[in-house]
Amino acid sequence: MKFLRIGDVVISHDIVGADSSKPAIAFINSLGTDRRIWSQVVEALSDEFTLLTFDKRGHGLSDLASPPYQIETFADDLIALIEHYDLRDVTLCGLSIGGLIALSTYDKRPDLIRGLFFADTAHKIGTPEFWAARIGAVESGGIGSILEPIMSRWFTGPYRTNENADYRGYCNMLLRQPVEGYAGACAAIRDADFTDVAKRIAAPAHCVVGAEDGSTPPELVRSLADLIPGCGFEIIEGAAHIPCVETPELFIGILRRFLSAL
Ligand SMILES: O=C(O)CCC(=O)CC(=O)O
Repeated sequence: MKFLRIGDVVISHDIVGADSSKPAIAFINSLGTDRRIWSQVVEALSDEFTLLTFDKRGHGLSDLASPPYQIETFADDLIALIEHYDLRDVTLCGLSIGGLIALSTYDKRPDLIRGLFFADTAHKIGTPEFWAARIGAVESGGIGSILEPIMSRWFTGPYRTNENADYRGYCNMLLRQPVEGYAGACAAIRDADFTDVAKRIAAPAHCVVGAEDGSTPPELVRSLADLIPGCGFEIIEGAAHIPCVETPELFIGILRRFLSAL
């Protein structure tokens, strides 16, 4: 576990398998999660790749800083981490809001990027009304008030049982998320539209989505893939919004295939 001060904000992160001869991948989290969602992916890939994970400001062990945020600010944090570790030709793997951050990072610094792997995300997610309702719900009722509906979008029914210790752990992850950081990231998603950036991508790109994703459904993710020249698209059966947790083998298999073709 590592911490980097970027300006006056401390960002929690980790770099695993660091070796300049190995290709680098930076993983970018979804809303209300921290970098531990990548643990199975990192374990599988650390012999072959240099792997950067980090907690967005307002999430995990990173500083809250001053929400509401902008996607561009999260991208600046990621660029600072990439530069700090002198990573080159990085593949960005962004989940949901992490995909918006990947698009912004590419827009700012295409020279740093080798490939873009988008999971359960889009160029534009939700409507201003949707995000206003979500922000209002957490500000008035706390994170616990949205736990059940969110979990039903993150994970499939068979995964969401009290007997599944992993499921309970991910409920705890969301419940421990600070409201201010969560609402601040909702505002960033509300204000984001990366349609034009997606159309201009010149790097290899691939989109995946869980078949049962209720947050960014397959047809929405497909619309992102359709915007990006030459972008691949695959649906992961047996997963919802967070396939890197629920179906890690399938997720890792697709990511590996994408990386090996770069
Ligand atoms: O997961 C994200 O980063 C944003 C999309 C969303 O609405 C996820 C959720 O339902 O919590």
